[in-house]
Amino acid sequence: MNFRPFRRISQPPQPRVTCRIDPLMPRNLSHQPHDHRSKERHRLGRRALIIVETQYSKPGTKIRNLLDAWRIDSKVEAVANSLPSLTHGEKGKFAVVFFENFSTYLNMDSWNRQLLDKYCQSFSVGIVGFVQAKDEESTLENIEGFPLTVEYNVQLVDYRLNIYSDVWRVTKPGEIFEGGLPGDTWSVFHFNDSNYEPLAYSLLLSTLENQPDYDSEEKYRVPVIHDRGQVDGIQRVLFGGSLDFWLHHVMLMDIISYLSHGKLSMTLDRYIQIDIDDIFVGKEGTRMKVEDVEALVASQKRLQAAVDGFHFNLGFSGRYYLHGTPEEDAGDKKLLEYRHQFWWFGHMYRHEQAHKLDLSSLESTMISNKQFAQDYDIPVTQHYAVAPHHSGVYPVHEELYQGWRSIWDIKVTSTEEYPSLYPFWRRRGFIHNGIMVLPRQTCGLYTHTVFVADFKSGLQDLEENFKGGELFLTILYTPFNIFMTHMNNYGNDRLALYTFEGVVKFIQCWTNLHLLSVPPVQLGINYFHMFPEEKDPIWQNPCDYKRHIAIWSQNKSCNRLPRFLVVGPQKTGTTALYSFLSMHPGVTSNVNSPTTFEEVQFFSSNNYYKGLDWYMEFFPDPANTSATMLFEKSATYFDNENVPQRVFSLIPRAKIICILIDPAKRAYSWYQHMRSKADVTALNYTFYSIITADERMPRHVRELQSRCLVPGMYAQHLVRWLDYFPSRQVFIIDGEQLRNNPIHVMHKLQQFLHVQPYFDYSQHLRYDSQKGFFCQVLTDRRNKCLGRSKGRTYQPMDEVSAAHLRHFYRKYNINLSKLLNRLNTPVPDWLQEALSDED
Ligand SMILES: Nc1ncnc2c1ncn2[C@@H]1O[C@H](COP(=O)(O)OS(=O)(=O)O)[C@@H](OP(=O)(O)O)[C@H]1O
Repeated sequence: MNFRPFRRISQPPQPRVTCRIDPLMPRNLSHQPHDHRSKERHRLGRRALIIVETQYSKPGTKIRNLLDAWRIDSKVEAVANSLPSLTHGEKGKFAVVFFENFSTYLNMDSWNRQLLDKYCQSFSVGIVGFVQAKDEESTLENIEGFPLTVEYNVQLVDYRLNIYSDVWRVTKPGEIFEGGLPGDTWSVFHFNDSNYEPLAYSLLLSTLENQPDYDSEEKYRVPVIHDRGQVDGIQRVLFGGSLDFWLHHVMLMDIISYLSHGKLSMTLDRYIQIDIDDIFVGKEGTRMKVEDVEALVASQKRLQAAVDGFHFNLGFSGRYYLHGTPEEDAGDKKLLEYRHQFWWFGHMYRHEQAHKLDLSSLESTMISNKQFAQDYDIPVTQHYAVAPHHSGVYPVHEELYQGWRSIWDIKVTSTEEYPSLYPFWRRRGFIHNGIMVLPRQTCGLYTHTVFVADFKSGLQDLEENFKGGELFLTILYTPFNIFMTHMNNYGNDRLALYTFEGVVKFIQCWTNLHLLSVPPVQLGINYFHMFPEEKDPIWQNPCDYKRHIAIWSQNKSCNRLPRFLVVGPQKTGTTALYSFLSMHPGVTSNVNSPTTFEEVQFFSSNNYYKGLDWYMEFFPDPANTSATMLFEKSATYFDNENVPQRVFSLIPRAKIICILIDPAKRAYSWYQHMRSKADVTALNYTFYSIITADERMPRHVRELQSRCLVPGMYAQHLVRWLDYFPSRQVFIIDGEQLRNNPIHVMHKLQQFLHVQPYFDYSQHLRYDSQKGFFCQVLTDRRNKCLGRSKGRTYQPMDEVSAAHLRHFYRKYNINLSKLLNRLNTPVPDWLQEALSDED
């Protein structure tokens, strides 16, 4: 057996974190975090502007990543371009502006510089700049236009914060970072003006080496400075060092909060949950013994002093209870003796991967585990579960969710895989089938990290992980932390206890973060209260990620997804196009839905919450059909705000087809459609009264008005599609041409789709004089036309309504013609006519 029981020579390591209180700090000075919200009303968006040298440069990417982690939207603009528009009506779009290289700001052309400065002054928006190193040897340089001198290329030691600054919120000043600072290319600032306030002080390494007189003031340098805006009304913070230094991340969080008047502040609460996934699963030699269990209980007590309400959360696979050496079995029994001290959750009885099991096998393993819990009186009361290997949680294996609900009444779970494992700061939550799925984090420990020596290059790396390293930054960035650990991390060298006690102490030394734990269901409720926009999942194609295929059901195929979509809008001839496409031997549509017939309406309705399996059931497995190209048409997709993003996430290479007719005609056809469906409002109100309804009209009339008119604002919907899909994947059909010359349209469409074999529609479509439309040729004399609901007969639109709509749609039509020109798409005759009309 491959284990090393004698590897541990001494006792497990104890974390050696002690706060180094700055001796220069006056006693009794308050550490209270500052609240940056201001009484003044600043009309600013929750967004940041990052000006970079190139789209790929690293400092800008780092800034964007950390904003991403804090869910702050950012716009990245390369220097060469002009500034993006900064305002939206009365509102400033950006609450803070970053320059990854401050000299970019200094060298901006005067027009852009004035524009930006004016924006910052009027909206009281601050600037953060990073002063980059110079290639030359150490130099001094005056900053043009500022009473400020920069000294480049200095080496610094020891770093302390200005305890008097109002900027600190997360950062707890009064601690010293001792020793050399990362990187040897720091810049420091010299000034003699009360407008500038140092945010940090460091010592010059060179002067220290020459004269070891620590107290002399000349040795202090200022690597981060706050320009308080007294000169030109713009507050700026300049960093002389990069984000390679972990403390700059903490400081930056506060600086963003301060400069944005609290608009971009983040809560100080950090929830901590530590799951021990496999408390009974581990090879002999790696399992917990009695003294490890005692250490776990003692550590939990210490952690509870720092983390309100903390409990280790123990997952169990009952089958593996008492599967170690006699000493380790005694450890298992000890754990159960202490069972009421911990939280517990069911894993899987045999630690099976959920995605490999059907519902009945899943239920049976869950029942066995539940029986085990009952036999040993384990208090499993948290409605929380984790799937072994994250399998079946995301991508979703529906049977896992069903089993969890029916057997365990699970309400919350967690995974690292949504939307993907990396980058860790972009992991998010969602709710599916009544179960809240929360993002999970790794702490750097895995099943194989049993001994200190197994962790990278040993104790120092382990320590770095929490002393400003990845684990520390994870907690800094993430308000809700659910950490995955394993039983092996608590036996032998007990690396998990070392790591978590270490990080908690370190956080206490350097930050004002409030660490706390709440039971998992409450955690889920709090999570979606803070991030309600995450409740809706965004489904992706499991085959786009190797890790996802591996934990998705083996008998599912990603090929059961459409290669192109006809997205609408409604009443433009989408059914005719659907029927023409269905005639093509190389193309297969979805099967009919019992409720919405040929339209699946997955991306635009609550069907989306039914999940991917539900959607794929509408399509044949391509292995069982000769047609290669699957497609779907749902006319409700075109103008729905959520749909382009949802479609792009799932089928980013899909082609998108839409049909446009005169929007006024479309609106009228839609009104007639609603009347024929016996819509009470459409029956009781004339077309004119609906399209002209103002706020004095009843709500249901206004709602019908919006459903009638909004889809016809074509350009704004198209732009949303083009935000996600490249224009080469989008095909726009002139609906009048489809109606009058479908053979030509189908020829062009086949070329666009590259569909095989070529289908000669001139042999299969012909004009039916009775129907007044083109129909499918069945025999020499018989045609198959669309039903009575397509190509209805109704009174022509009255002239007053037509005039009103001509006026109403004019600006939208102008935008459409500009967009079509930009896309190199011919402008349809009806659009040319509409625009040639005098208004
Ligand atoms: N070949 C053929 N046969 C029948 N109808 C045709 C055809 N080509 C285009 N049209 C026009 O399509 C209009 C219905 O559009 P949709 O199919 O998109 O409507 S729906 O949104 O699916 O309800 C329908 O609108 P109405 O005339 O108002 O019924 C037709 O004008």
